[in-house]
Amino acid sequence: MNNSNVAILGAGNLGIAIAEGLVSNGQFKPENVFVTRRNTKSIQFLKDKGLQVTNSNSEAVKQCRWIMLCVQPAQLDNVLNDIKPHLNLEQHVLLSVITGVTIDKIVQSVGDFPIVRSMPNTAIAVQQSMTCLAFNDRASQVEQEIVDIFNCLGETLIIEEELMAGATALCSSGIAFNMRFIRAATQGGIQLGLDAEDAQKIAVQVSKGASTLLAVNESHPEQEIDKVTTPEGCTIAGLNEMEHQGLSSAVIKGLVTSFQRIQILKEQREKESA
Ligand SMILES: NC(=O)C1=CN([C@@H]2O[C@H](COP(=O)(O)OP(=O)(O)OC[C@H]3O[C@@H](n4cnc5c(N)ncnc54)[C@H](OP(=O)(O)O)[C@@H]3O)[C@@H](O)[C@H]2O)C=CC1
Ligand SMILES: O=C(O)[C@@H]1CCC=N1
Repeated sequence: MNNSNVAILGAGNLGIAIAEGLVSNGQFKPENVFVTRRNTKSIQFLKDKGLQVTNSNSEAVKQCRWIMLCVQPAQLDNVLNDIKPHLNLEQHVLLSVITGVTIDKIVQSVGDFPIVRSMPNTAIAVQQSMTCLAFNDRASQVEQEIVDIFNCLGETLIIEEELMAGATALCSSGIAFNMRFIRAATQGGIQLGLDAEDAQKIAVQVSKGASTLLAVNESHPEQEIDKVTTPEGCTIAGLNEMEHQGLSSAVIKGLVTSFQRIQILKEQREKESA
């Protein structure tokens, strides 16, 4: 076992994004990153980049200190059963990205290990994730190490575990919500005469610019909006029409629905496993 090794159990959409993020910023050497899934053919490209690819969760766990659980919620019990006999307290720290699965639930399955709930998003592949973190008591000794890892992959925020469902909707699903806004803006731009490629280029840079203004100026969105809305001008006309059509309301309702869905799925799974 090497203290620098990390295992990503379940290299699907998010697991691959995490693996790519860890390697491409130089934080982990490719050979220190172990990725697993049952169908390893589809992650052959990671092997070509020098990562360790295997379909054996237990083999990966034996080699690694950091164990990232990246399977879908319904697949978690199988993975925990696979790895439980190979876990030991001196060696392993578990990090779960799994939606709606509490630290307590993982402790019930494998015992009282250092466990971190982490909620990143797919922008982790390009070191632009927002990652929300919650730690159990045993994981408090490794808190700084974990924060350092995720800080290299974007921004981090430590939150109460109870807030994880809200954070999932805002931070992880949020990538998809933002993408849909960019796509809609692109389609609008095309209707106004720009070609598709130019329209998307503009929409992407505008989103980046808006985010950067808020991050750099630490300002409120309405302060920045006031600077754009010339009296009687085109911006306020467009903005008010978007609000008449329910823009803010649609976003808030979407986030609440996403949050409620997390609760529903969690309750269903708990009923099934009771
Ligand atoms: N996608 C996202 O943006 C985010 C996802 N999450 C959470 O991350 C988790 C993964 O999501 P996502 O990446 O989208 O899901 P995917 O289905 O894309 O990835 C899950 C992967 O796990 C693999 N897998 C399933 N069973 C096993 C097993 N027994 N051993 C090893 N690997 C296995 C699957 O591959 P195979 O079938 O080949 O084994 C699959 O590639 C979920 O719990 C989700 O809630 C959290 C935040 C953001
Ligand atoms: O949609 C989902 O359930 C997962 C969790 C957050 C992002 N994707």
